[in-house]
Amino acid sequence: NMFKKQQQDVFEERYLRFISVLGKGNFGSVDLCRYDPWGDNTGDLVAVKELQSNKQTTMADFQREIQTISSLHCDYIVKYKGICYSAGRLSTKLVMEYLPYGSLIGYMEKHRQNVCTRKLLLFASQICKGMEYLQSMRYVHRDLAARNVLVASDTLVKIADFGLTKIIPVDKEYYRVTQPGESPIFWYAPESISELKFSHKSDVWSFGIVLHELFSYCDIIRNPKRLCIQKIGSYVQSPSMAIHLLNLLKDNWRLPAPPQCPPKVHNIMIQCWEFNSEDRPSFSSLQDLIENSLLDEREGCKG
Ligand SMILES: CCS(=O)(=O)N1CC(CC#N)(n2cc(-c3nc(Nc4ccc(C(=O)OC(C)(C)C)cc4)nc4[nH]ccc34)cn2)C1
Repeated sequence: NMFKKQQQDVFEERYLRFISVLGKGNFGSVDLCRYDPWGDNTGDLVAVKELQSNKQTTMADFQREIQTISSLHCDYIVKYKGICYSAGRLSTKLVMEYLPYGSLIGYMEKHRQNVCTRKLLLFASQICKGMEYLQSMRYVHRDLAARNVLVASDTLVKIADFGLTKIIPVDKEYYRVTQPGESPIFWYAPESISELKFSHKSDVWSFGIVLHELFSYCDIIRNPKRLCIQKIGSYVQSPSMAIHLLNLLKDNWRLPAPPQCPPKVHNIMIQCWEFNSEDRPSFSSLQDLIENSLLDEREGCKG
């Protein structure tokens, strides 16, 4: 409606004051800025994503990413604030809410001591709710991983980074990409590795990997990529790495349960990692499975 349109703010580049770099990726980077029109440091802190390379494809992809995030309104998805047309550079900048606690990985490293099982399950259920909402909008995220989950507070996490997100066509159940690109294959479902097919059920597979990351406290030595490469052998080079991983998955190898992971939670991961996509749970039934595991966790949280 009209009011909603008004929310679509345009930020003037001259008032956007760079503070520091929050994150970097292949084509983009996210900066911490203060939007300070009064020039007295009373303006808001915002997270600003901008393109590094102004290649045609990435520009079109970035416009699609802005279109995607601006259409999402959910407590468990990082909020869109507006755009900034940078006069000098051709490109547009994406302005989002700044989440002070940073990435889930950094948060786990710092606060591991006072994150108990109940809190891990709380974070898991919030990510699941965000994915349920994304599915209701016919979006597939395609890059669900702990590195793309941000922490808003000690009790709230949000899904971020919709750079690879695609809309599933109305007449189909999946989205097929043309070129593999920088594929994070260790978070990919088998059908995504072998046929570049992406669906809500391939996002469910990735959710299972995020569950493994959560219950490994995002520990670098238990990182999915590291565990898979340990299994396959570090001498294997990238293109055939996918084939090796696919054959392992066909032989029913899966990531080992993280240390001290409750059996019920490991069981949820295993269900997300069913080889056939239709055998995997939906995000709504995952919600119930997680709630059910929460009931088992009597022990209170310190943090
Ligand atoms: C894909 C390439 S990418 O370049 O586009 N890119 C990387 C990406 C991965 C994801 N998601 N990313 C998003 C943010 C981000 N960070 C934040 N807050 C913080 C707050 C504190 C800290 C922090 O302490 O960091 C140090 C380095 C440890 C000091 C970091 C981030 N608020 C945000 N709001 C919207 C986005 C966003 C950062 N990296 C998306």
